Amino acid sequence: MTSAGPKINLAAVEVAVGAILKYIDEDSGREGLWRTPERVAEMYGELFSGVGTDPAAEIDAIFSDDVTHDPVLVADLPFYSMCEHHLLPFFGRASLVYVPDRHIAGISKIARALETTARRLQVQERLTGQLADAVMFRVKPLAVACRVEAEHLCMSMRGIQKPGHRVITTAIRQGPGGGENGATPAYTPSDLLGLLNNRG
Ligand SMILES: Nc1nc2c(ncn2[C@@H]2O[C@H](COP(=O)(O)OP(=O)(O)OP(=O)(O)O)[C@@H](O)[C@H]2O)c(=O)[nH]1
Ligand SMILES: [Zn+2]
Repeated sequence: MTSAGPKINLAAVEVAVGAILKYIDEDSGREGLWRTPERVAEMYGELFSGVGTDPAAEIDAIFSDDVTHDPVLVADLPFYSMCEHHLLPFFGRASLVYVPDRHIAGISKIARALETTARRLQVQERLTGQLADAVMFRVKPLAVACRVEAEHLCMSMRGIQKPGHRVITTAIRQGPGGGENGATPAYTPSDLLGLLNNRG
């Protein structure tokens, strides 16, 4: 397991939040706001703890397995991320399915990779691709597919104001033909997408 500490200058963030408060509140000196810059900086340290961290590095428990060539599905992992356009959350669930070649991943490590890629300024498409890439790079499966379903608060509480909407993104990656040991992939990309769409 790797742990990510804050990679951002929290003291500078605190000063900047203090400045924003002065511009957005007519009584920014009131007691309720005294520690708000400090709280927000601390919160950003948590929300952006994945900055500068490679999601693939989180997948650090990989087990040899020559037998399993059937899909492994990790379904409905909850996540919270931050839209890089509006600094508002988008949140939902991510599911990932992969077809092992010679290795299987520690299941929790896939959730850790998701956490790392979510805890930064993001767009949903990139988050989806980064999770699939992390598994492809570290586990070297025959194929991997990822599905992310999320609501974006920038589309719910402002702007077009469509609360309850769902944005669904997918990413599919295939290993080099046949996999390391020459096994023929028995599952097509559309099979994997079918598993993701019909999970549970
Ligand atoms: N593709 C993609 N777009 C996103 C994501 N998060 C937010 N956006 C979009 O980024 C776009 C930014 O558009 P702009 O016109 O620059 O910003 P805006 O005027 O605030 O746009 P509105 O949200 O339409 O009011 C919007 O269409 C958002 O919905 C994401 O994860 N992926
Ligand atoms: Zn947004």
